[in-house]
Amino acid sequence: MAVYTEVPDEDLAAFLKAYDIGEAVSFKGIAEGVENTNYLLVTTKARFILTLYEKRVNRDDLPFFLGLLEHLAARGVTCPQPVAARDGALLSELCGRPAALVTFLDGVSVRRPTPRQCAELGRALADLHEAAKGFELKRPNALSVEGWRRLAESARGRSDAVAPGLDALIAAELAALGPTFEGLALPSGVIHADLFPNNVFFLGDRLSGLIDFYFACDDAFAYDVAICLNAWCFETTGEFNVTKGRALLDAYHAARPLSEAETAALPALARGAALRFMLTRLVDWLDTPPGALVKKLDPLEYLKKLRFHQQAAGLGDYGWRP
Ligand SMILES: Nc1ncnc2c1ncn2[C@@H]1O[C@H](COP(=O)(O)OP(=O)(O)O)[C@@H](O)[C@H]1O
Ligand SMILES: N[C@@H](CCOP(=O)(O)O)C(=O)O
Repeated sequence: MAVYTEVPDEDLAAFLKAYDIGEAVSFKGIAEGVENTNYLLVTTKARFILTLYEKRVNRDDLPFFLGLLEHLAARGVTCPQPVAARDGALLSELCGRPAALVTFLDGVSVRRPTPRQCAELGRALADLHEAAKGFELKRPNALSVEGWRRLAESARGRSDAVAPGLDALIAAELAALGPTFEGLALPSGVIHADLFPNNVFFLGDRLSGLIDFYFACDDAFAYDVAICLNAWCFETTGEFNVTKGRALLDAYHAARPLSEAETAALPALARGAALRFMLTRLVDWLDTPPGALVKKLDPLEYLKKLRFHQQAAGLGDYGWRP
């Protein structure tokens, strides 16, 4: 459930007066999603997504996110396009929240991606990295090592209740991975940073669009690849699927060749990416009050992935060679 803010009819009507998008035909809250409130708005002209940005999105970051969508769409990436109000503004306010309208994308997200779909994703990720080049705004990754340390601190003393020994494991991972990440100098630019299957639409096996750019930031391209390996190539039983991994990496590498340094760093990047998502899920798990209208994501799913990466001796364990 992600409708944190109910929008009364009269507020919607006043909001829509600023736009030239036709008359509202229907307006429904969207249950999926975690961070923001989303509504599907159908008007006499088209379908739109109305997003009200909730507390975890920093208002100062919104020009980066909305500008990035415009930049990418202008370069052929199928992603939502911000809709300007009559006065040209992309960002407005509704029910006391920053709010924006974006175009609706066709397609459905998949729960269990096939190798073919992993390959589509790999190519789309490389295209996204290339298309974002030249985007002039910057946004440091708030969920890199410093962010992990803050999350670990907030969970310290409480995480053993989720899995015995988790506090010590997190401390050891931060000690092992922190300096490695801080010492990496890999090709960087704008990354999506949350391109999970729920944020990618398909029509059959063909990728039809990418959404949810609200973690996008400047970081290493290969880190984005590692995030996707974790999100797309593990089975629900916890095993890494080398066929899916190979499909994703081959397709990415064909469109944007990974350098030797990026390839060598992939296992450590995947381990760091597993730690990052385990930590955000863990803190949400611990801090979300019982009965809150939001789906809590399992931190232990990412603990399993982290353990796989801890034991991997090298790229061979991922079944891939450039
Ligand atoms: N541009 C779009 N076109 C079609 N559906 C969208 C679009 N943006 C969001 N959605 C729908 O809304 C849901 C939640 O959006 P998302 O951006 O993932 O929210 P959150 O940032 O809160 O996690 C998606 O799973 C999808 O069903
Ligand atoms: N992908 C993250 C959670 C973020 O949710 P989203 O709906 O904004 O993609 C995770 O799986 O931990």
